[in-house]
Amino acid sequence: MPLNPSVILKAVHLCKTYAAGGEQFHAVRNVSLDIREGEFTVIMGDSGSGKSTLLYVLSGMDAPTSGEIHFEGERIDRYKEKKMAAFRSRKIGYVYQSINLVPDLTLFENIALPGYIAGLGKAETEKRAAELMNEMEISPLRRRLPSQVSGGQQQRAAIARALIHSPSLLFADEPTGSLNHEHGVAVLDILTACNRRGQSVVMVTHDIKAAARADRLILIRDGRIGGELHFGEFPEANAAQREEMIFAFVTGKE
Ligand SMILES: Nc1ncnc2c1ncn2[C@@H]1O[C@H](COP(=O)(O)OP(=O)(O)OP(=O)(O)O)[C@@H](O)[C@H]1O
Repeated sequence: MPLNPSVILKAVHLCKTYAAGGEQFHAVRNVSLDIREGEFTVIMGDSGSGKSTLLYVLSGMDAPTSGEIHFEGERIDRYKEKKMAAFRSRKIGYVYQSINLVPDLTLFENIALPGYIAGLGKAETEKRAAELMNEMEISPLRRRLPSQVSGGQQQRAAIARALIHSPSLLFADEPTGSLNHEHGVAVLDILTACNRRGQSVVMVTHDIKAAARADRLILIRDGRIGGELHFGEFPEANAAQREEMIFAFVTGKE
């Protein structure tokens, strides 16, 4: 399929149906969307509306039930498991809602691991891991296990892990959900900096202030796209006005 060159990820009529307890549940229903290079997209919606499922499917972590996913013009939803794993390890970064660091590895080892998997080599992986720990201000914690650091420090390590192979597309599922205000702002600053360096970011959030940093907001309702806001259409809006706009859009209240 010919693509507009600025589209990095294209989803066409995506559906994801779970089978649980003898019943089917349609978590993602006929979602079509484009993610453009260098764009910061946020996904909002009620709890259970299908945001995490959509992120899993878009990122290749889980297979859609039907529909197509194209990455840089190549159809990836038909990849076999091994090819998909190799694709993800090179192109995609993923910050999990539940952080998901490996409990028996130090922070440094957790961050370095995907670098080795992506084939960066030992010297490059260790250099990148040290740089990222420095950027995330967790260098003194390099030998600690995840259980020996705070939630905010774990989350920053999880972001460093997602960035080690310099993915062109970073997914983050409620990366500030479990953090206090200060740590949450620090994590958002890091994601914003990644985006300014050219990485495309797709972030699920419930936080209006976090959403106000994006270029574009996609609202998910019952597994479908319920609407979109493009902040580029409101260049004069300051942060407070954006937040008001998002509140009105998400809640349907003026
Ligand atoms: N493995 C699964 N098997 C069956 N149903 C599932 C499974 N995973 C998710 N669901 C259901 O799919 C729906 C969407 O879940 P999902 O986690 O994508 O929602 P969400 O919008 O990310 O929610 P939250 O904001 O609470 O994290 C929910 O009703 C959930 O119960």
